[in-house]
Amino acid sequence: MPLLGCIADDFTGATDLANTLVKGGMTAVQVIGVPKGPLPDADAVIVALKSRTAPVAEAVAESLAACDALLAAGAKQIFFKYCSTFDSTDAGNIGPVADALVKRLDCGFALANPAFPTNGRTVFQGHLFVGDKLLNESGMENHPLTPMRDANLVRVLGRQTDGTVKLIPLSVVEQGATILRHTMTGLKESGWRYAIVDAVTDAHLVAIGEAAADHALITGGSGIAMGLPGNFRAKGLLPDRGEAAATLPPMQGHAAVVAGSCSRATLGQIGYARDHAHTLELDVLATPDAAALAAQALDWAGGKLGDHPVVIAASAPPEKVAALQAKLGRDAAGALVEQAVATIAEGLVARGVKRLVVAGGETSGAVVSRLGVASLRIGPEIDPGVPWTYAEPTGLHLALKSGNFGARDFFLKAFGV
Ligand SMILES: Nc1ncnc2c1ncn2[C@@H]1O[C@H](COP(=O)(O)OP(=O)(O)O)[C@@H](O)[C@H]1O
Ligand SMILES: O=C(O)[C@H](O)C(=O)COP(=O)(O)O
Repeated sequence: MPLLGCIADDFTGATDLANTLVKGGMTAVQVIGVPKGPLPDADAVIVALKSRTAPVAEAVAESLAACDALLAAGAKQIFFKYCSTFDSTDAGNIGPVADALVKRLDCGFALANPAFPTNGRTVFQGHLFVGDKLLNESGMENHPLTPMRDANLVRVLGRQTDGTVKLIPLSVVEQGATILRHTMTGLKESGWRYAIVDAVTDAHLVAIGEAAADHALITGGSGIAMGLPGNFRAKGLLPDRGEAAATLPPMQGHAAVVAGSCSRATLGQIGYARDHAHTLELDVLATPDAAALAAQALDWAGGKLGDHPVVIAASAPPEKVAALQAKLGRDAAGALVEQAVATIAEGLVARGVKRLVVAGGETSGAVVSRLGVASLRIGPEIDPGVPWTYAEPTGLHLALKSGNFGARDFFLKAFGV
């Protein structure tokens, strides 16, 4: 029976959250899509949806179905996981999904915090920073699907919900869990629906998590989950397991990387790979056809597959992304590339690839769905927020890398080369 039931709006974010919970001593399993049957036996079950950029009604319906399945399995707390850079359009989906969950859980209030200081995501005076840049100057303003052009999260969430959004500033967070708990209770009793809570260190996140121990719903990035395992231990519900990362089966088979993320970190990792591995960068603008792109890539990969990873990227800098979107439209351009990368991944697996890194959240959704993966066991962390996972019964080891996570040498480091 899961203690914590999680609903993630993309697949990389789901593994990111699962990684945090496992490092905190919870066993965790990631389930792909709205659960149809019994849930796996784990302290935390993370339902990975591809809802971040789906139509609002679809995102809400899938999230509610996931919530109902988690509650039916006995989950004592629900966690709605979205991006550490609050990836969303002004139409949604963070606000509408959170509103629907607040209503379904009849809890009236939820905190919202995307901070992940280890990866440079901090919130101060309600403004989201990536490193030393405001969100809208970090490169996320150029995201192909969810360009983030406002760093003020009170304003951003306020545009997405019919509820009210209040800031809990760092001056309150610094006073610790007890004051925080009373502050949030006061806001709820005063009719506020959400609080964007400042956090610039892990200690802040742990205190916020402790203060929310009895909240029916918590919303945020993986960082705000850091304190949750301790809550369950304090209640005597979670034995002390140390870090509960699953020991995954030994890795075998050919190694490959497929990339659909256009985030700055991924573009840098592709640049590093050019000098250290067989790397193919597809020109999607020249060949705006998913099947043709996949054929190009699989012909190229032919005799190159082995222990050293090959890297196949559809990713492009903002101006090239904009050109394809002008030609096809934003959604069609995104879908075309996601399908091309999914077909490439499917072809690589058919050619003996059993160790696969996928760069990009939406991209991972397309790939994992195409490979028919139903659930993922969470293994050891490669870089902050990115663990290896194991997809039974396919025998695949997968690392679903958030676009902006990972060191510059991540594509080689993941395979120990
Ligand atoms: N060359 C390109 N032109 C237009 N869109 C692209 C291109 N390459 C990738 N994309 C799309 O950009 C989006 C990247 O989103 P995602 O995979 O979630 O990456 P991230 O993790 O960086 O957010 C996907 O929809 C992908 O298909
Ligand atoms: O950044 C995060 O919190 C998550 O890892 C995530 O949601 C990343 O999404 P992306 O689409 O892979 O950037």
